[in-house]
Amino acid sequence: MNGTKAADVQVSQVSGQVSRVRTVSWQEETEEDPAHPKTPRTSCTPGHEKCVFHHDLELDHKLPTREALLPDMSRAYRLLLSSLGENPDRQGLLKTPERAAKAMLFFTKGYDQSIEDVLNDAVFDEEHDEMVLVKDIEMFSMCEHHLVPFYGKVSIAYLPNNKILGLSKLARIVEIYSRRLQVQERLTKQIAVAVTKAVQPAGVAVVVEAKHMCMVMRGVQKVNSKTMTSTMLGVFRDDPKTREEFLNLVMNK
Ligand SMILES: Nc1nc2c(ncn2[C@@H]2O[C@H](COP(=O)(O)OP(=O)(O)OP(=O)(O)O)[C@@H](O)[C@H]2O)c(=O)[nH]1
Repeated sequence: MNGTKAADVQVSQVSGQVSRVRTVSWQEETEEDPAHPKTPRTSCTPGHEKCVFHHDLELDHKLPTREALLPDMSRAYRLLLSSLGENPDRQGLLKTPERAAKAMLFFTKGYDQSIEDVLNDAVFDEEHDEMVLVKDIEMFSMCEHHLVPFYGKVSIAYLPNNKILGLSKLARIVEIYSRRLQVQERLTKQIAVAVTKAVQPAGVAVVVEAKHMCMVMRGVQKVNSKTMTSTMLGVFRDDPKTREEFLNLVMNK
């Protein structure tokens, strides 16, 4: 940048001409508006250590839209093809960088979603205090260590506390957290915490069973291995009978 903020430039709607309205260099400004920090934030910036995404130009600390990421990602995939010794200009590969970028955006679309987005007020008052279980919810995620898929199924149970959740929302919560770069343990816990936040139940139990392609297609190449993880909260953690009932229901095919 040459010291001029993008917001300082206006385009006339009538003539289409660009005119400079106000020119302020970074150095001239003294007070920092928290919504428009003067220097980019990174994961090293105090208070932003846990942020999931940072970008060099992220001066307003907003995620770039998914589409805005496509050109950079396509360039990166093109470089990858060249690095593999391929010719990215041969006919079959011409559109591959863009296709791959779009696919990766889809695999990670959970970064764009929040629980509030997907719940859509589907929380209902109901005096039901028996276990609600949705099992075998398909899940596709990406191993954050090797960027290859892991996939499997998720079973979620909760014991309502005068509130129930629209059933499809349990599967939508799985989508939010699985469509990111993940490890299975964190995914399992994030799902349980999200259900807790949504309906404040007496307890939540989540079991994830998955096959990791990083252990199948490469590495130790154990084709039949499966990884099971669980998170038990509230009564599912404290009461062995409730936990046993859940596990029996989940394990019985
Ligand atoms: N705990 C956990 N580990 C995972 C998950 N996905 C992949 N991993 C593991 O991450 C580890 C990375 O280990 P490294 O030794 O750094 O990487 P590597 O040389 O590719 O390891 P190998 O897979 O053993 O060849 C491997 O043991 C993977 O199996 C996950 O969801 N949870």
